[in-house]
Amino acid sequence: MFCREKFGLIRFIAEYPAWKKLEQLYGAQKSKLVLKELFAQEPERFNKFHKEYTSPHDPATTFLLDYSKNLINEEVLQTLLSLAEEARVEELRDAMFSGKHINTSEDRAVLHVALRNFSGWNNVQGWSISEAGASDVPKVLEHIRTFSDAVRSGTWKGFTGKSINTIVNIGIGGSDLGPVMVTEALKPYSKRDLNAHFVSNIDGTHLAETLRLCDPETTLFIIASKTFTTQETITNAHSARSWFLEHAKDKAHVAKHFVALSTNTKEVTAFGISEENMFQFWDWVGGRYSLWSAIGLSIALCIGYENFEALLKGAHGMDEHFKTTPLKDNLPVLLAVIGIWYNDFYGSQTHCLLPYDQYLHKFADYFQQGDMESNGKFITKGGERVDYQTGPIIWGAAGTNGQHSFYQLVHQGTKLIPADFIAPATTHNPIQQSKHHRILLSNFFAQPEALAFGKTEEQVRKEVGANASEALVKSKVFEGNRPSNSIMFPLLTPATLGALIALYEHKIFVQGAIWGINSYDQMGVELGKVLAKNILAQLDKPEDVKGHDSSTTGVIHYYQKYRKE
Ligand SMILES: O=P(O)(O)OC[C@H]1O[C@@H](O)[C@@H](O)[C@@H](O)[C@@H]1O
Repeated sequence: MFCREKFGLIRFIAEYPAWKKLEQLYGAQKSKLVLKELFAQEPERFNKFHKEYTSPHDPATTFLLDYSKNLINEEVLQTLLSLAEEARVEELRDAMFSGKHINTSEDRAVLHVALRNFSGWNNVQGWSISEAGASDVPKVLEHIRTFSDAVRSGTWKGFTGKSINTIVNIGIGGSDLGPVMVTEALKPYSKRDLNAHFVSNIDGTHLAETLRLCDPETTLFIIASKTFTTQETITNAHSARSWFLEHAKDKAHVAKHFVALSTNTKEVTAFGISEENMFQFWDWVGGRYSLWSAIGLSIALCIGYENFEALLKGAHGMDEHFKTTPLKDNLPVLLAVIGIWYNDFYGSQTHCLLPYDQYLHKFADYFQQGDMESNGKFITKGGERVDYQTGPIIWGAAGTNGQHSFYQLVHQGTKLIPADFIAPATTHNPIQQSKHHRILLSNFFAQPEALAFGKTEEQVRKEVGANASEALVKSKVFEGNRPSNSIMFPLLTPATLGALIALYEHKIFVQGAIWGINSYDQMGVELGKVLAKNILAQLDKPEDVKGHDSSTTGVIHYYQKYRKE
């Protein structure tokens, strides 16, 4: 079993010399870390604090990371990088890549990187992986290829001999959010005559409204669940099967219309899906890191296997970058340590993801799970209660919509909200000779500038004239000094998206490693599940409602007044 102590790591973060130094730097330099002044002192600051990434495998997979609009100077950044070094991020990273059981509470390896390791399936960067199933990754990819080709080409037929024109992925959490986000992001690559729906919520409305759009003769249901025991997914799957059988009548037809993506062969076959219609993955693939596995079947169906593979290869390039690049040039590491600076020293509670690309409108939702389920933890791997902040609240929306809703608070609110602005230089939809895209990008460039440099009282006075009230003048001031990263790439392709997702995955890894927490379990989702199960059994009669506080009892009793079958 891997444990933090084995690596000689200290138990309390404040014992790291770099942490102590960062506290001092924050105290001594905070007032000097003013973006307007930093850029004035050093007009070429961009040159110092930006990087261009190019995939080691494909020169077309490239992006710019500009981190110059952060409240850092060289000394702060150097100390943040020393923190990563002292926390032995590189050793922990190598432990992950080599299949060590870094998910200590569940005693599991964390090997989503092995799912996209086109450089050698049993071997990630020279580390040999013996974990069960790792050598089967190509077999499952081949299964995904043949099946998605058959469905897309129309050779896979439904029970009346018609081809499939609709797929419904039934899954939740990691078995939903990745496929939803990626199929939305890569819509330009999708087969437009194949409708894709995603049902996640146990709320019957989700399934009912989706089934209204489906024809049982031409619909394929993909039951996506790592454990195949998740209440929402299994309930939705059973209801979908009942709906299907109302039309198809014969249970034998289920084989043509239901496939499963799971690690649990026993439960899948008990549901009535044969092993040949099951796409396998393994317990070393975390749910929120599983879109690269069989969970990505709906992605391959929508965009075709070749594009799915390009997505994986894009991620693999970023894995290599993360694995081999020195900390100071390592993009996930840079994003991670700068995030720690705000989270742990400035006291920022949140981090905002702002893609200026409609296709990425689910990006923030996806990383809400990716980041918050990974790093939303108050216990270290060693079992101590942390006395520092861990994972930030992740939120965001696609630009420019956010500008017309919550940006007011980002610009003039009382909270410091670090943000990542993300945009493609060119669009898949260059309507009006890319006029829309130029307007979109002008906003993508303007917002970080406005956040960083603001507008002074003096500037406001000049604009509003001498007769304006003091209150009006003050309300128009933008203090500025609000930090952001900008990420820009030529076009949103499968490979670029793969690289971007892996960038954030590894950022999350690095932050978790520094905070000393286990980023790969999710104990915090369990308590509610257990209580709900208990309450479900008490819902029929008021006299059954027992063992709760008066608030919970009162609300359940209110429900029972209106309850209907
Ligand atoms: O894929 P299954 O097993 O249905 O899990 C779906 C989701 O369940 C939740 O409770 C979380 O634990 C997620 O990490 C997971 O992705």
